Amino acid sequence: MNIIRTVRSVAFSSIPNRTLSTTRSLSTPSAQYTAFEVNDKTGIATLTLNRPPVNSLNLELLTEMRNCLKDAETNKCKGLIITSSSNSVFTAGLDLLEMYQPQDERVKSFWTALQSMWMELYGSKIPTAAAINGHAPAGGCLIATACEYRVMLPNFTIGLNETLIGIVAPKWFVSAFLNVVPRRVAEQAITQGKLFTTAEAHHVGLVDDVVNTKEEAIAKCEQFIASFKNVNPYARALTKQQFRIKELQELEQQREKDLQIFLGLIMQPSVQKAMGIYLEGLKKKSKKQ
Ligand SMILES: CCCCCCCCCCC/C=C/C(=O)SCCNC(=O)CCNC(=O)[C@H](O)C(C)(C)COP(=O)(O)OP(=O)(O)OC[C@H]1O[C@@H](n2cnc3c(N)ncnc32)[C@H](O)[C@@H]1OP(=O)(O)O
Repeated sequence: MNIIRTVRSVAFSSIPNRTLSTTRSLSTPSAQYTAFEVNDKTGIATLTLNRPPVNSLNLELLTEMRNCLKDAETNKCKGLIITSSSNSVFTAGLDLLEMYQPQDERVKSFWTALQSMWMELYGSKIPTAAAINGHAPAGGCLIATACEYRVMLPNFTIGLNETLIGIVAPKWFVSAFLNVVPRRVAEQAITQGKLFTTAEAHHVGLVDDVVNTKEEAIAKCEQFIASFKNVNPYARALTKQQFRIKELQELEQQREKDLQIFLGLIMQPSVQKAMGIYLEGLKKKSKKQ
């Protein structure tokens, strides 16, 4: 696998136009699981999730993601694309090992980091797009639906499958999903824990476009971001905020309560048991392959 390096605090306005290399990526010692590059010409940032084998979202990855999102906004990037370094998984969602038999302080930090990352992404002032180049269950779907645009490669799956694991998708997971699919479809799918195939997701509007390669997916995201080129960024950001402020304020005001509800649910013996069985199933399947 290519070693992907990470850029931090690169002011887009300070990046000179270069003809040979069009992306800038510098390394910082603290970034382990993400690559963050800014295209010099377009000003678009790409955040690549890079935590093999399945980009499961642990505390460190979530923290890095949030830092990259903040950097993209601070540096006035023209937009942000999220994708994965894997050929088959966008992200497998939350790292189940963070929630299974967890340590008290770590699991609190983990959930708090998820809340922060989501608020940063959902409330980002700049255009956001997901190039979904692999499976995107649960937390993967959460990231995709927090973006303004989604394009997906064929023959993968996406959805909120929490009920199949014996856990519950919190309200803010559901509200972002509801932004993109009709209520009836959402209720049925989320209660069933349905994972949509790419074709099904496109049919119900969970993804906007389907393309065959990662390169095409990135190009589609770039087109989406470029569609705002004649729009005042400040007016755009305020307009976007009007659509999203309710969910953001709700979570902001209820962060502690949301954390306590999360802890209360996952610490239930029956939930721990169900998670253990699910993890065991994943491991057995992985050994067979
Ligand atoms: C009233 C309101 C109350 C609200 C209270 C809140 C309650 C809690 C809410 C929690 C919300 C949860 C969100 C989530 O995101 S949970 C995670 C859901 N994810 C999944 O179900 C996906 C599971 N993974 C898969 O299906 C496959 O791995 C996948 C299709 C993604 C890829 O398949 P592939 O064949 O490529 O890879 P393997 O299955 O062989 O996996 C390789 C190894 O990775 C391990 N793995 C996979 N997924 C996870 C994961 N999510 N977390 C941790 N580990 C994972 C897998 O076990 C393999 O490990 P080994 O190599 O060690 O065997």
